[in-house]
Parts: sequence; C-alpha cells; structure tokens
Amino acid sequence: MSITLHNGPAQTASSLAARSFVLGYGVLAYLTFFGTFLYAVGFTAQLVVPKTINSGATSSTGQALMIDLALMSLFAIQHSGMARQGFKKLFAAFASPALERSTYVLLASLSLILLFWQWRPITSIVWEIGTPMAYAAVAGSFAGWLIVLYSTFLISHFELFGLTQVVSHFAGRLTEPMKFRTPGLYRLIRHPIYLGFIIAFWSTPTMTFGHMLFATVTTAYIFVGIWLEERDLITLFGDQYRHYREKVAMLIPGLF
Ligand SMILES: C[S@@+](CC[C@H](N)C(=O)[O-])C[C@H]1O[C@@H](n2cnc3c(N)ncnc32)[C@H](O)[C@@H]1O
Repeated sequence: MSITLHNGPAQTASSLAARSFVLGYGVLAYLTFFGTFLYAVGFTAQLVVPKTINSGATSSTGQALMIDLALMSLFAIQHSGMARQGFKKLFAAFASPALERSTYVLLASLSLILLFWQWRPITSIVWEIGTPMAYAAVAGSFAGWLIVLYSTFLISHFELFGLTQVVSHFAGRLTEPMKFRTPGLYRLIRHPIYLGFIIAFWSTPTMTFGHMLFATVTTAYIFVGIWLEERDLITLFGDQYRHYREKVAMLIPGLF
C-alpha cells in the first residue's frame, strides 16, 4: 500500500526534474542489476559470456588467491554494510530514502562487475563429472538460478531491487516499509534465495580450485548474511519472525 503526498496543484518544474532523476537512477540501477545477474549465470556456468570463473589473466596461485579473496571481501563489506538498518538511517539523513535501495543494488552490481572482470582463474581440477551426469549438474545449476529469481518474486522482486520505491516517489506517493511475507517456498524454508545461490554455485560438472574457492567463500558468507539478516528481521518484526524461525527450517526442510 502507498500513501499519496499532497503536493498541491502547482508542481514545480524543478520538482518534476528531481523526481525524474530519481526514477531514471532507479531504472538504471535495476537494469544494471539485471545485466549483472545474467552475467553471473554465464560467469559461473561458463556459458556464453567472454570472461568466466575459469578464464582471464593468469597469475601465480598465491597471487590469484589474494586477488580473488580481496574481490569477494569487497563485495561482502559493501553488501552487508549497506544492508544494515544503521546504514539505512544514515543514508536517509543525506539523500531521499527512495534512492536507498537502488543505490544498494547499483553498488552491489558494480562490485560484482569488478569481481567478474578482475577474477583470476585457478584451473587445477577438483572434480570432473562425465556425461550423462554432467548434464544433470548443469541443469542443477540452472535450477538454482531459477529458484533465486522465482523467490525474489515471492517476497516482492521490484521492491527488493528498488523500482517500487522510485516509481512511488515519481508518482508523489510514500512507499510503506517492506512487509514480512511467507508465500510458497518461504513456507518450507526461510532462505530460498540463498539456497538457490548455494545450489547454483556448487552444481557444476567441472569443479576447478578457483570455482571451489568462490563457492566455499560465498557459502560461508551466506551463513554470516543469514545471521545478520535474521537479527534485523527480529528487530523489525519481533515475535512474528521469532515464531516463523521456530517453525520453519533455515535452508533444508526437516534438517536445518
Ligand atoms: C537478498 S534477500 C534474501 C531473502 C531471504 N534471506 C532468502 O534467502 O530468500 C534480502 C532481503 O529480503 C528481506 N527478507 C528476508 N526474508 C523476508 C521475508 N520472509 N519477507 C519479506 N522480506 C524478507 C530482508 O529483510 C532483506 O532486505
């Protein structure tokens, strides 16, 4: 639900220009996210895109390890830091809150683009699966990406990526804070988006050391992200989230 702001009949040209800027910025951020998402599929599955997790400039294993860990750390710091309520309050003191989610999405996408561009491959093989199981592994990875995308729609895709906020701002309405939702997969597990990522990153017919480093660090980061996110969700939704956490598994129904 949204609330209409009473701007009066004489909306000035400058306020229209400001609202158009916010809208354009949000659309640009969304398109950057969507392009980055599609590239991420190709990057990890090594399909279609020019630079993948197993290609690009080669360096010594030690150097590659340091560069890749630095790139993943940069993403983690940006992604987790800006997602916290404290940062959101700080942002609102300096800029329109309508821009907050889009800025978060834009900077997360840019740090991922940097990672894709500068990622150093480490191509020693950890496992290699022959056909027909190789096809199953590729299908598993695509299933993971589909779970991610589908789940974003379950909890409000366009709000998650900032478009709802900038469209509401353009229309002169205040958007209400994001609601707590538990449709579909969210009735089975609390974090289907993160589960989708884990499946997408680990399900591969050829696991190189570099790919395994990426999958291991991102999986560990997801567990830290869950801990931080659930702390915020309890602050925001209190007992509603506590009861949900008691009843619904984190990632695997019936296990944990
Ligand atoms: C990248 S999404 C990941 C959501 C969830 N952890 C998952 O893996 O499906 C992170 C955002 O979703 C929000 N969120 C998490 N669970 C939610 C729910 N059940 N309903 C609405 N928003 C949720 C968090 O507050 C956060 O802003």
